[in-house]
Amino acid sequence: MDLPDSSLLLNINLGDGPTKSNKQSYGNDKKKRIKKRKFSKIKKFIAGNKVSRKELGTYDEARLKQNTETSDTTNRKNNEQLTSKLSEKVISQKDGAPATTESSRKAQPRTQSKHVISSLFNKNPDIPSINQKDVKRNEEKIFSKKLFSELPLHPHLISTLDKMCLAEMTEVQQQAVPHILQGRDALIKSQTGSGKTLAYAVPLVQSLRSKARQIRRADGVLAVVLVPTRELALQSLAVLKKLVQSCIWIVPGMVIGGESRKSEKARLRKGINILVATPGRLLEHSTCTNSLNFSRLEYLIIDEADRLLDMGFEKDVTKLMNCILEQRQNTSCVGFGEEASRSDLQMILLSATLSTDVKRLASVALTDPVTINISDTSSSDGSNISHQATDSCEGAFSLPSSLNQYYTITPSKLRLVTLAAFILDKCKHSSSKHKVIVFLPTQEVVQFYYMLFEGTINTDKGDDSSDISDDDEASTTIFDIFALHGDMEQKYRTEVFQRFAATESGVLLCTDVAARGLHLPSVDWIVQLCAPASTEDYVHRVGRTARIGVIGNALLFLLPSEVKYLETLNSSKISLKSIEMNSVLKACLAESASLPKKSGNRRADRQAPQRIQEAATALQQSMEEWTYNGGERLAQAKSAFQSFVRSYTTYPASVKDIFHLKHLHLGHLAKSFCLREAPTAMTGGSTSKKMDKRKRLSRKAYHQAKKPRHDKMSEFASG
Ligand SMILES: Nc1ncnc2c1ncn2[C@@H]1O[C@H](COP(=O)(O)OP(=O)(O)OP(=O)(O)O)[C@@H](O)[C@H]1O
Repeated sequence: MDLPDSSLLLNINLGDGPTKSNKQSYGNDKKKRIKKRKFSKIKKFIAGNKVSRKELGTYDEARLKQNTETSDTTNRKNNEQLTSKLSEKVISQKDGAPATTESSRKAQPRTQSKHVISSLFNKNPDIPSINQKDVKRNEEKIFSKKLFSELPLHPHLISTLDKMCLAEMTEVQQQAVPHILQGRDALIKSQTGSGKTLAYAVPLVQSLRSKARQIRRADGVLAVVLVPTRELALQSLAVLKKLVQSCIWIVPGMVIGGESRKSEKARLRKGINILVATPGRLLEHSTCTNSLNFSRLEYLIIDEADRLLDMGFEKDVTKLMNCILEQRQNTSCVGFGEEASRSDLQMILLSATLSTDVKRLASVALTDPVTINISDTSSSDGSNISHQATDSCEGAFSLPSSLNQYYTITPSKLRLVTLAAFILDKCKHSSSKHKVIVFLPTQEVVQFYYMLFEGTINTDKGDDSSDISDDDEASTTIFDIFALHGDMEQKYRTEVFQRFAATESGVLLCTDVAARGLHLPSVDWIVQLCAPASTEDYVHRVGRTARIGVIGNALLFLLPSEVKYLETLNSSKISLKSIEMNSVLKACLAESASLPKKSGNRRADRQAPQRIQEAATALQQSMEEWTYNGGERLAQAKSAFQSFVRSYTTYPASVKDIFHLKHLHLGHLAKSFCLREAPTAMTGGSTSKKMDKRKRLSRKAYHQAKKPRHDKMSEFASG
């Protein structure tokens, strides 16, 4: 595993250290010595040297004794926790878990100590109290009360819109379509799910169908729609295909990463008039495919413009734009009776979050543009474009008023089981149907959680099943779970996207590859297991629900050390309400009650856990057993853990103080990956090799070479 720099390692907070008030009572030397001894054990632990449970036990008992001598309330609370920890050792024994008491541990061979199951509910950091500011959120109107039929559109196009059940325009459509029909460049910002696709697609199709001479395939590419992800390309193409139903001579098509270049070339040779593309693949074709040229290009639409001008895409987009402008200048091409010139190219930039980069591009690339910002009361002309963009693009964001936003503070150890409980609650034990998208930080985490949930919480083995850890073949699934990330083969990506869009209920585990632009009908919950890198990303992730006025919910998981992130959101006029972790964990009770009971089996025979903590512990244990009972599973869990830690180092500087590796307790974090200890301690050999290699590199060179960027981690790779 790639380790963080050693200074960080030494600072890693194990989370169960004394609380602030407790610290004050640790005034005397004896207490300091105990504390020092604890941290030296922690250092040893992280460095891969196992600290014996006996030693840790001694520390707990000593601390309990210390606390008994003091009388303040915090210490009383700590005493309760410690007492409960000692008693829980006995509970876990009763439950048939590997023995954890001192005497039994002594009797165990050394290898078995690896399988000690630590308590989920002890030694967690305190959950801080939070004073959320009451912020007035930016609100945008969705519908405009104006009809498409009031616009100068061809009657056939209006009847096509009717067939799509689209009669009333949304606010952004009502404001944007007339300007685009007049040929104006436009910079468009409106909240997620407000109908921006049709805001450019309707005037585009209308303009193309009303050409003096009917368009032919041989005319080649007249419009390019650039989007950041393959799924968004599929979705945008589907909308365009519906719109051209009444003018079938206009041919829309697509080039995206992951598809066969050869067949894309063949399609381009045949002729595509509206080309939807991801930047990387389009750039490739622009240099290698002779039949693709932009000499007749009239419309360039950049959807999710801020994402496309991000560091990850900036180069490709800039090269593409240069290529387009060059080809148009070099060819004195006749396009529908007029000579092509720069001013013929109508450009439209759209997003729910417009950044300063977009503003910069708009100021150099757009000619006399109109700025449409729905959160402002009115639209304005291009004369004050930079002023407008500054006011509205930085700071506050608009989110749908039908969106309910929540957070839950969950310690590392409990994060996985809380997520599992949430999914069980929504997809298994609820009488109503729910569709949930869970954003996870890396591809490896998506992959591991997908397999884990499929093998545990989504497995119904009937009454014959006594052990959920084996015998996967005999199981049936209870609800739909899907995984989507950038490292999947394109055919599976497309299949998952289409199946999840069509399903009535289920869960999609994904990376940020699904965060932008996708309209997945009926999604009513967005869960973020980790905070996103930026507020813009937050807005887009939660924007996958509560679309076009429908009610939706979003839940953000935060660690106790990350609560300051709520202030960051507050400063962008985003305010979240709290959901208690225990209220989510309650679903574990329903789950344990539903487990099959079978005579003669130790696990099934035991009484269904009544208390939430016991039920959650049972669920966690079942997931750990599953992980430890399969060849590849443990390796995948470790890989997910490692990728998570790496991704945690990639938060941008603006939030680095909140999401800093030094706040992560690796041992506790391991629980979120069903690991009974952090992989650093398990893979001492390879770790030390890596450390040696690191020593050979200067610290700066190491970071440059090894540290993945957050935008790369969110793998928006277009191919
Ligand atoms: N005038 C309308 N009336 C009813 N539904 C509409 C209308 N316009 C668009 N929609 C529907 O609203 C949904 C969201 O539209 P769209 O995907 O274009 O939103 P968006 O603003 O591009 O969102 P994002 O910022 O997330 O990309 C789509 O299913 C679309 O069919």
